Amino acid sequence: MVLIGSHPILGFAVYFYSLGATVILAARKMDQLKSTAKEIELLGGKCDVMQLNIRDANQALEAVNQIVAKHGKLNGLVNNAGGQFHSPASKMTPNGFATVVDLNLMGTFYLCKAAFDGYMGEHGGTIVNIVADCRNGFPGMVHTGAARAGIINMTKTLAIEWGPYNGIRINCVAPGMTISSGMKNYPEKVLDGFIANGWMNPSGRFGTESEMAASVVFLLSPAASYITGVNLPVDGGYSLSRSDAKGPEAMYNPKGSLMRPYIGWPSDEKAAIQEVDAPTGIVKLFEKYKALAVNGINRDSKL
Ligand SMILES: CCC/C=C/C(=O)SCCNC(=O)CCNC(=O)[C@H](O)C(C)(C)COP(=O)([O-])OP(=O)([O-])OC[C@H]1O[C@@H](n2cnc3c(N)ncnc32)[C@H](O)[C@@H]1OP(=O)([O-])[O-]
Ligand SMILES: NC(=O)C1=CN([C@@H]2O[C@H](COP(=O)(O)OP(=O)(O)OC[C@H]3O[C@@H](n4cnc5c(N)ncnc54)[C@H](OP(=O)(O)O)[C@@H]3O)[C@@H](O)[C@H]2O)C=CC1
Repeated sequence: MVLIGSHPILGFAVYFYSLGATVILAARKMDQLKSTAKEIELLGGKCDVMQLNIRDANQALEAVNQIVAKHGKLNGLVNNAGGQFHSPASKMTPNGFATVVDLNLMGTFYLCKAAFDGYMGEHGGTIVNIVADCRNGFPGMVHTGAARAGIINMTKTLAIEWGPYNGIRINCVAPGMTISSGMKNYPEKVLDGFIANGWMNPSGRFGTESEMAASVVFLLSPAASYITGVNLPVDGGYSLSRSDAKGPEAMYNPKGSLMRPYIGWPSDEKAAIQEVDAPTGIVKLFEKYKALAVNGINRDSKL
């Protein structure tokens, strides 16, 4: 039984049900949740939906209590809901900063605490918190950089304090620039910047939703049973270096190739109709990655 805070990428759910999990999707907009649930069911998975605003601690506990009452347990939690807006700190209002901290840091704590109080404290469980690359400063995103760094440290503390409660494990995944629905939140100018820079990492490309989903499923699964308190960057190596104006391969191997993208679709045709829900420029990029994943790597086809 896995509670995913947010309307998740379909990829998550595909993996979870392949492991036999029932997935519960929770976010504010029921329409989106219901349509994702329908797709999951079409693929043969088991899924439930519930309305939840993670910025309300009482709602978080109520959600966990409802799940436990209905399904008898809650052994996994993915704190995927989150986000921010792009703004220089000099133009940000105190309330703008507080709102993003409230959503990401407070919201993640509320759900972790609710899962602990409502089930995991007594029975154990596994938590994955989605953060972002905040190893260095985060220009244009001071609020989310601070909030996500807070989540990473909170995760370390909870790993130590909660490990003795039936082996609760808690880790973070820090996605690099990923082709996803979240890109719809940004104005075109910011998106253009993402597209221009998103490939500047050792992989030479953006990440895919499947790549994020696979890392989350790994950390939730017994395959990661000796891993707790870590932050796993899933970013093609971006967080290691961000200073190469033309991307690392221009310096180290000018004839180098992209890392092959993992799209990770099930092979039957029904599942292969997945589309990415993102702005046009990003969808074009995704189409290219799909072709690369199927046909192999062609350096010249990079944007
Ligand atoms: C490298 C990047 C990689 C990461 C990618 C992703 O994460 S993809 C995932 C991306 N996905 C997401 O981000 C999804 C989730 N994101 C969201 O829901 C919103 O971005 C939210 C976090 C602001 C919450 O919204 P809400 O409805 O609760 O907020 P509200 O309307 O009540 O405003 C509260 C305060 O914030 C201020 N303010 C708000 N917007 C802007 C702006 N553009 N500009 C300036 N300021 C802005 C607003 O003025 C107000 O302050 P004031 O005027 O009172 O002093
Ligand atoms: N895409 C990228 O490049 C990167 C993404 N990330 C992070 O990964 C996570 C997933 O990203 P992505 O799928 O692209 O983002 P989306 O914006 O598509 O998804 C965010 C989800 O969070 C939910 N949500 C937002 N606020 C709340 C709230 N108060 N209560 C409950 N649910 C809420 C939204 O649903 P609803 O509005 O219905 O509530 C939505 O389903 C986010 O935390 C994002 O910041 C990190 C680094 C890079």
